[in-house]
Amino acid sequence: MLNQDFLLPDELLHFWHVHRVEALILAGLLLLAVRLALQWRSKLVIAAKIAGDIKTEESAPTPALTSRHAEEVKHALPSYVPARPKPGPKRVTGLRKAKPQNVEERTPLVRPIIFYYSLGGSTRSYATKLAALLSSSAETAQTVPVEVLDLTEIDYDDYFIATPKQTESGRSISYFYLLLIPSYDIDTELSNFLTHLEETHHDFRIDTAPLSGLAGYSIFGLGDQQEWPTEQDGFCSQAIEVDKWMAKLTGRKRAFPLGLADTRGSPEVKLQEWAIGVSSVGNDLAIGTGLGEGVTGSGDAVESGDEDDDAVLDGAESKDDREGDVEDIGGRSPIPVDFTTTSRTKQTNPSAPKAMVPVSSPTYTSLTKQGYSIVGTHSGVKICRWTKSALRGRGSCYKYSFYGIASHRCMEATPSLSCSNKCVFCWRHGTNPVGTTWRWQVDEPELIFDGIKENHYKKIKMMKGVPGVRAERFSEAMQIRHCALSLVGEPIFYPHINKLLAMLHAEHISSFLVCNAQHPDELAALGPVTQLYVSIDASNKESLRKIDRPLHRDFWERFQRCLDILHTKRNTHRTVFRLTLVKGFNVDEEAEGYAALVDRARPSFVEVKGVTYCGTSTAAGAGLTMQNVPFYEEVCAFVLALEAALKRRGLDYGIGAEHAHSCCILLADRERYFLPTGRNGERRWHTLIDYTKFFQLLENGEAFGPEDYIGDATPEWASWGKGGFDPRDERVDRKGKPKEVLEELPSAVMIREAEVTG
Ligand SMILES: Cc1cc2nc3c(=O)[nH]c(=O)nc-3n(C[C@H](O)[C@H](O)[C@H](O)COP(=O)(O)O)c2cc1C
Ligand code: SF4
Repeated sequence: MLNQDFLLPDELLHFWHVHRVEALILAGLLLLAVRLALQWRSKLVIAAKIAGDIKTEESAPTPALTSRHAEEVKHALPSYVPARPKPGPKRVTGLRKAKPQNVEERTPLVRPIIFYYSLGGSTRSYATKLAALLSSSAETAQTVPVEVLDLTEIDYDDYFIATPKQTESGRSISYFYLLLIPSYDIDTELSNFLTHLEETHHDFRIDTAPLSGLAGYSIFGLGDQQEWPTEQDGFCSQAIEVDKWMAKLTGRKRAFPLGLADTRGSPEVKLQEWAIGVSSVGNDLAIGTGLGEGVTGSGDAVESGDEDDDAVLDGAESKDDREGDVEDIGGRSPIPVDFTTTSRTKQTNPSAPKAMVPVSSPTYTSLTKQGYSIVGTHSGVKICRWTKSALRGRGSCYKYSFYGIASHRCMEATPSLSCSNKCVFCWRHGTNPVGTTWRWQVDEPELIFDGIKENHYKKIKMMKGVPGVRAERFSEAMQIRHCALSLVGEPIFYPHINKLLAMLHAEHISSFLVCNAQHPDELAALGPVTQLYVSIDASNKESLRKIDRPLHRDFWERFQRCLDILHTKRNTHRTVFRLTLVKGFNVDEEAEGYAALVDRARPSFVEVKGVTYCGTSTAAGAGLTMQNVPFYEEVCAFVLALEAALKRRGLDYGIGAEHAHSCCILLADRERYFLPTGRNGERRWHTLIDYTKFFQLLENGEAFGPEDYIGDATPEWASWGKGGFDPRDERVDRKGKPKEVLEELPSAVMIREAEVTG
């Protein structure tokens, strides 16, 4: 039985012995066929991926694979089951096809939408005009077509809860909202729109900035200034409100300042100016340069205070209150240490002149931190506190009240950061270079001129989204009209100062130059200047040594020579004495002494200003405290004493204007500047300058004197006893809150307004 049972295996064994060679060859061939088939399939998968026919590895077989090749594999290997992908990280084989993407594709297309509301129809027609203006503007070529939407015909949810999402030719669209908003003190559909914006902002279910996806927004308001004269009275109140809510909803994406126009004035002109600004911003957005130089709009129209915005502009140390004072204190920037000699820059040629302020020097770092832009190797420019204030309609500097300088069109600069004094009240933190002679490399005036303008405009552009900036002032600010060469340092020190002045004048930019009465030769050689200042910090030698700490040994002789030179220039230049009063240093008992100096130089004007305490160690080291800052009434008392002292000498100077806010009073030569006005011949002060006339005279090439470009009468509000604040501007306190307007208070009882606010 057992044998029977094992018969079959025996036969099989026999069969194996007889045919094993053939069997082994057959098995080998079978295995080879399987292997070849597998390899062939894998090549097909890779090829299909490269061709983009397969989206993922797992999705095989793709239509390409299920076609002929896959069928062949299937038939060759009936038992083949595609291996399941192993768990774990996916293995990428082959090449991924690179997605073609250029910058243009990444930058969204910018499409303006003009929204408007109109009860009477005029705003509708302005909206159409604006669309035409934007469409025809070359700058908006990249941002057409422009859509115009009536707020009453849209669903607010489509545009004002979230940003509409659209694409065009594969590129996403980013919208630039432009809203033309009239105001009505009655209930209209516009009130509903405002309620919608407010509720959206307060709705806890909605993002804090649901419209942050917009490229930007800007509002243009239309109102009636005859019926609603000021913003407080309700002029353009609803446009202002829309602007406020849009700032919140967009997360501060105000791309261009709020424009306001009086429909009884020339609204079309205002609209046109605003359209120019808006289209230029639209162009910036379209090419991807965003809302200016890295500043996100501006913030909330109400909550964002001055200080925050200033911090954005000025960098780490935003003490721009001082800016007016730098210039006020007088462009004499005395520093104890000459940092240029401690520069870490390697000098390859020790005999070659060095840069005055090398990029790697502590001076450079310190100045740029304070918001200065250094131009070339020895010049600087900084946007003045008053420029920012004027852009927002919050008041201009005293030079506006005295001489008609539009602060928002004024550039404050210096071609020499170095100085030859070390005044006790200088707030330059002891970091500026000093020297008695120019021993540095000299930059070409063209480089300085272009550099200061470029940097000034850059800073102005950064203001475009700041709350409260007025559109028309912003547009005006983009054309500099005045230059105060008095920032820090000694401008007259620069060897090509006359060329630089000529460049300013050629572009019809007026020049106010402040020098420190230590460089008589340079002063004598000075060409035309719109207004020439000399700082007079003391009335006698000892006092001057104490307060100015001059580097020149013969400082008093230099000082006196400068006075004589000024006297010789009194018929060719509009000359000014700049007195900075420091209580305990140069005020008490000095009126007589100052009168003697005025007698010697006979300037057109004497500007008297209380010093501003800056709290630096330099000041503290010199024993300066807040006690040295005179109250405004003390400045007034000094000016009256000086006026009397001048009278005793037979010099007829009178108080031509005041600016209590800056603690500054102007004495003027009565014979030259107290002139008959109008038909009745009544005399009034004429301290303003006719700038157009000044440039005409210059261009005529004939000799002229200061009397030839005297401007209109000094405004009533700037006259003695009126405070000097333009009533058309809005007075605000340091937090930006409206201030009570001072009614005609006698100057002597005005409280110290200026304090540290310049
Ligand atoms: C009923 C009414 C109320 C108005 N209220 C104000 C107002 O409070 N503040 C303002 O500045 N203008 C006000 N205006 C002036 C309008 O805002 C201005 O005339 C505007 O251009 C009207 O635009 P529309 O013609 O598109 O309606 C008012 C006008 C009307 C008819
Ligand atoms: S004159 Fe110009 S730079 Fe000087 S404080 Fe006025 S605005 Fe500023």
